[in-house]
Amino acid sequence: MAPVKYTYFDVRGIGETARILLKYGKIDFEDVRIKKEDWPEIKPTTPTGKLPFLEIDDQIVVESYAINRLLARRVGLAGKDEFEQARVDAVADINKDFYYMVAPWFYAAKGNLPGDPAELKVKHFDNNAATFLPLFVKYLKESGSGFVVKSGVTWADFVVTEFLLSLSEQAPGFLEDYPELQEYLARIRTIPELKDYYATRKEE
Ligand SMILES: N[C@@H](CCC(=O)N[C@@H](CS)C(=O)NCC(=O)O)C(=O)O
Repeated sequence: MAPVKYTYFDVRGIGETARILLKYGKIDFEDVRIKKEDWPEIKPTTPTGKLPFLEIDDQIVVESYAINRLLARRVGLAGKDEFEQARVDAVADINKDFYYMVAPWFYAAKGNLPGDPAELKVKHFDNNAATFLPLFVKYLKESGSGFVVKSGVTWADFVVTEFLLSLSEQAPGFLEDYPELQEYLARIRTIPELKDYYATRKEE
């Protein structure tokens, strides 16, 4: 069987959760990181013209959430029963909604889209942060485990904390009123299987 190969851009972005899952599960893989300047040539050769995609067991898997779910099932981080799995999926989908709501500001702040970041922040970020962040806090409190479901860490925690981290780069201090989320970001880095990875990975 061909070795496992994971292809995404050379950033964390929506592709980082799969890398974290592969590291967590000690699955050997080739971490293919496409440079932005090489993308136009590579794009037509990819399964959907988008990244990421995963080559595993001689199969190709596309779409970040499909990849995350497959890897999470393999490494035991999909939730312990069907109701935990439903909550994991729900939290990941809530995070995706949050991402789409703030995207016009987020990408302007990063310099990837036009527009005045300060103006767009008021319109797209401040109100949505006030709606979505308390939801994450609610799930953390309800589970009592320090993660969004009772049995412990799952792939949803990686999706949420990766995005909170990316937001904190564009809006430093936005978690000031959310100590539970600050602790959540610190906690994820203490998971024994991932401590080394978080300490040494490329942070961009
Ligand atoms: N729904 C897809 C979105 C994939 C996607 O839009 N990927 C972006 C990078 S984050 C991409 O490939 N952009 C390059 C392009 O569209 O040409 C997923 O979650 O995998």
